Amino acid sequence: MRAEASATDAVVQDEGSARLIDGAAVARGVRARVAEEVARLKAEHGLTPGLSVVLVGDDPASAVYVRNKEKQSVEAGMRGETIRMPATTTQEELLAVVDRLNADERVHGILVQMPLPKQIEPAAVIRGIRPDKDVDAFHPANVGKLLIGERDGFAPCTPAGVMVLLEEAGVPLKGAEVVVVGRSNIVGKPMAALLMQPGVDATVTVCHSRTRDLAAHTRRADVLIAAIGRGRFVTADMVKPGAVVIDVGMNRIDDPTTKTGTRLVGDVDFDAVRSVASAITPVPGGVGPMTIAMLLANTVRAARQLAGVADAGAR
Ligand SMILES: NC(=O)C1=CN([C@@H]2O[C@H](COP(=O)(O)OP(=O)(O)OC[C@H]3O[C@@H](n4cnc5c(N)ncnc54)[C@H](OP(=O)(O)O)[C@@H]3O)[C@@H](O)[C@H]2O)C=CC1
Ligand SMILES: Nc1nc(=O)c2c([nH]1)NC[C@@H]1CN(c3ccc(C(=O)N[C@@H](CCC(=O)O)C(=O)O)cc3)C=[N+]21
Ligand SMILES: [Mg+2]
Repeated sequence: MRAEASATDAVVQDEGSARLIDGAAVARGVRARVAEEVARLKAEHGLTPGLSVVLVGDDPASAVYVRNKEKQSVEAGMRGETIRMPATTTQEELLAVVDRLNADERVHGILVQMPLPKQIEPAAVIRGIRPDKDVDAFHPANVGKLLIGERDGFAPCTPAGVMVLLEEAGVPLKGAEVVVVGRSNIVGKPMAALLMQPGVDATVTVCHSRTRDLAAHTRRADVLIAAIGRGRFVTADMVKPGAVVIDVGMNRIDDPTTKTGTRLVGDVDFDAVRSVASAITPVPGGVGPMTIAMLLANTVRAARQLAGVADAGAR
């Protein structure tokens, strides 16, 4: 599904500093397209896409994300539900809930919010989700399809959202040097897979905590993608002048000047890097909103595929 916003909507130019890539605006466009498609599926096929999110425990950050997912799925006309389970839930109990959702015809997308309490093995839960309802695209079947270029699987929401942002911002990727910092299964690795796929054709370097002389790599990047999990880790000296910087990081830090006493920062030192880069995503309002928009888009596709309905784009 393509986003609604045009390249000019996606970027905001400011004097003497990088363009802002407005993820919140691009995400609104994607959600508008999702809502149109949901309306079509309801009207023409009596099909209401449904997303079920399972939240185990009471991590406050997870609670915020999960609330946004439910709210935005309902706003797009979908059936959205959140199943809340106590922190003491056993793996067996969680797998039983996943099995019930696997079998429920009204449920097209299943997401089990990470992280899980320590008595539960995340890999076991991910394998328990039907691959054709795995809208997170964490199941090995979807990971494998992504790597071998089979298009009927799902692309993981965060890296897929980054790809849409790069496209909307008009960032050239063919032959470009792209450096991804981070090699997690949910961000860094699938990000690299999407960027190197034929047709996109970026030259991808993946860095991690054992990388020798990280800055030597990041300074070569035309496009730098930070998915590290350390607040303001990427400093101005690590960025090539004119580079495009995508900040996946979401780190809550203490800030006594705010009402809540905390503040969200990315993995990039935004204020300093902004004067070196040509374009940059903010946190919040960058990659985060795209993740949820892509989740909704994946859920609509899951509903279509499970019901055997053709893509409107294919007509
Ligand atoms: N916006 C969104 O929608 C989402 C945002 N996030 C955010 O993105 C960030 C990354 O998430 P995630 O991938 O799950 O995190 P992980 O902790 O799973 O992975 C972090 C990666 O960064 C690497 N790393 C850590 N320290 C350094 C260092 N000093 N130098 C170089 N590399 C380093 C690690 O290397 P190694 O493998 O060697 O340990 C690892 O590969 C977090 O801030 C998270 O909150 C995550 C998911 C969605
Ligand atoms: N199974 C699973 N799938 C996930 O996709 C998943 C997960 N578990 N666990 C946690 C991470 C993180 N994540 C985010 C989603 C939206 C925002 C988001 O909307 N951020 C807003 C701000 C939110 C705020 O203000 O706190 C923004 O950046 O503008 C952030 C982070 C999905 N994750
Ligand atoms: Mg993680």
